[in-house]
Amino acid sequence: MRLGQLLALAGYQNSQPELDGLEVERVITDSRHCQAGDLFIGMTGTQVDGGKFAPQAIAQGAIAAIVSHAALAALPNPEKAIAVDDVVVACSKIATAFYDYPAQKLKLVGVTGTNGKTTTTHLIEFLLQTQYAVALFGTLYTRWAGYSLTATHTTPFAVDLQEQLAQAITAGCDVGLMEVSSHALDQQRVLGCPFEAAVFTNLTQDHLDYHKDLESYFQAKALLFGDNYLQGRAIINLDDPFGQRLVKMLGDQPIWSYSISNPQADFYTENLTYLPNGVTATLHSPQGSIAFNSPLVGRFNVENILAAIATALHMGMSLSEVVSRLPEFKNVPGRVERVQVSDDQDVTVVVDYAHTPDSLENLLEAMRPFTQRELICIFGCGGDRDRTKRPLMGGIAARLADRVYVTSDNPRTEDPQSILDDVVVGVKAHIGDKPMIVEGDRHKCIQTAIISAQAGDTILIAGKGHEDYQIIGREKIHFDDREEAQAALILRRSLYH
Ligand SMILES: CC(=O)N[C@H]1[C@@H](OP(=O)(O)OP(=O)(O)OC[C@H]2O[C@@H](n3ccc(=O)[nH]c3=O)[C@H](O)[C@@H]2O)O[C@H](CO)[C@@H](O)[C@@H]1O[C@H](C)C(=O)N[C@@H](C)C(=O)N[C@H](CCC(=O)O)C(=O)O
Ligand SMILES: Nc1ncnc2c1ncn2[C@@H]1O[C@H](COP(=O)(O)OP(=O)(O)OP(=O)(O)O)[C@@H](O)[C@H]1O
Ligand SMILES: N[C@H](CCC[C@H](N)C(=O)O)C(=O)O
Ligand SMILES: [Mg+2]
Repeated sequence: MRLGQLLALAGYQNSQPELDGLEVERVITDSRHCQAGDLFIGMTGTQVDGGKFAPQAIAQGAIAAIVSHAALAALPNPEKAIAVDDVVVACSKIATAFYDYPAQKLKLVGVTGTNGKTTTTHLIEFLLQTQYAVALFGTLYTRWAGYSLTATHTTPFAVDLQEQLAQAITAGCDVGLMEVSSHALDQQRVLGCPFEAAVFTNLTQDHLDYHKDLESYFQAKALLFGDNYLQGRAIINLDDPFGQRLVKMLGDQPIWSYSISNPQADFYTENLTYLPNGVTATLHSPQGSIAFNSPLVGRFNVENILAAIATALHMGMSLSEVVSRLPEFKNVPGRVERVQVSDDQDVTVVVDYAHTPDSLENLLEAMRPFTQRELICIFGCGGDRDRTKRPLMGGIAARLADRVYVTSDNPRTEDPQSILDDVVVGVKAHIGDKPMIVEGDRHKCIQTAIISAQAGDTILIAGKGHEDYQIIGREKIHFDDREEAQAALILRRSLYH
């Protein structure tokens, strides 16, 4: 597409019309990867105004650079640089036009909330698959039938997102199902995406490094339910105080609410029974009442199931069809994933992605009734992320587990010991005379915990779930809790049998 046409479609006037005839081969936001034919967009970031890299991009072959007014003013030679008012918004608008408005050709479903996005989107994907060709965008991957790309972010950046949506259409998909993070909403990554349904799972503390306070975090999440995005139905967790607030904010817009037990919700359960290997309940819904069962464990997964059922019904599926499929959905990688190396294994090992105070609390509570002896918790907190959640998670582990192992979880550029120290403050405040073991080497920590456990113990390894890496400094090394647990279980077997 020619630059002039692209800018006009995106709603911008070209201050350098002599460039209008140039062909745009690609839209790109990182000057370091620029090549001939690229249109470079210098994004204003948290560290730097990317517009300052316009000369580098042009030198590498970019046909032009879209930059902020401030960046333009600072450029020694502004040739081929075009300034716009809000470069982040421009990026989404240009990407949307470049890929020919792909989001408008799909039925889009967005899921937001602090916890449960990945689990809920996987459930929805599974339920919709009998009727639709679904493209899933989330923490684990972008995928559809015959295609899977490991994700770097929960919600792709605007240019990647628009490109992937276009690819999904070419592959024949008719539904786009997306985890929409608060970062993505704040950074306008999903601008140009009209959502047919939007789900709100919950809001609890996380990401305060970025959003500063819970109110701003909520306002970012709430954007998904505003006119810019939601064109259809909001599906909202009525058990969550922020969910209740959102229901009030939306007034008489189409809403389906869900709740574990509140009969005022559109979807709620009765006779809910938690079993070691799943849940059973009666579901009440606008389409009638029906018994259901699922192999997913814990109260929080009942919430995810209710959100997924409501979404599937909104998308035109029947209640009986949805409920008949639920037992087939076994689990999501790295979410309450059991590690079992032999039939006679005498301890239960669970790997989970709980990395927030709320999710760790829910998970420990869900594990307790099915723990024969001690409940052992191994966890840490990520570096370069919300520091205030560290002592909170420490306190929760101390209160709800019988034995706490504090270890490292992606220290990134922080000093690993200082992260451990932050967690330990919270553990110490609540641990009483229960044991606490601090071992920064996650490999050693998992091995020690599994070897020294007693028959009947449940060992919960939280925080990294599906991650197959550990980020230390700026380096990413291979590390997988499931592999570590397996190796330790095999060692345990060889020692004790
Ligand atoms: C807070 C955040 O989202 N930051 C993202 C943002 O970084 P930034 O704003 O600091 O970027 P910057 O370093 O100031 O650079 C500004 C621009 O200049 C460009 N640049 C920079 C250097 C250069 O030589 N040339 C150049 O062109 C960069 O590509 C960038 O577009 O833009 C970068 C690339 O454009 C992202 O890699 C980076 O994601 C960071 C790594 C990140 O970890 N984000 C996480 C927190 C995130 O987005 N998480 C959410 C939610 C997770 C969840 O709970 O599910 C997600 O959606 O994944
Ligand atoms: N509805 C829920 N409410 C609270 N906790 C949940 C819920 N669903 C899952 N969890 C817990 O949170 C962890 C993360 O779940 P999941 O990956 O589905 O959330 P997410 O919102 O996608 O997280 P992320 O923001 O990191 O992408 C799970 O491993 C589980 O312990
Ligand atoms: N989406 C979350 C994932 C956190 C996972 C945890 N293992 C960590 O590194 O803190 C984040 O980037 O904040
Ligand atoms: Mg996720």
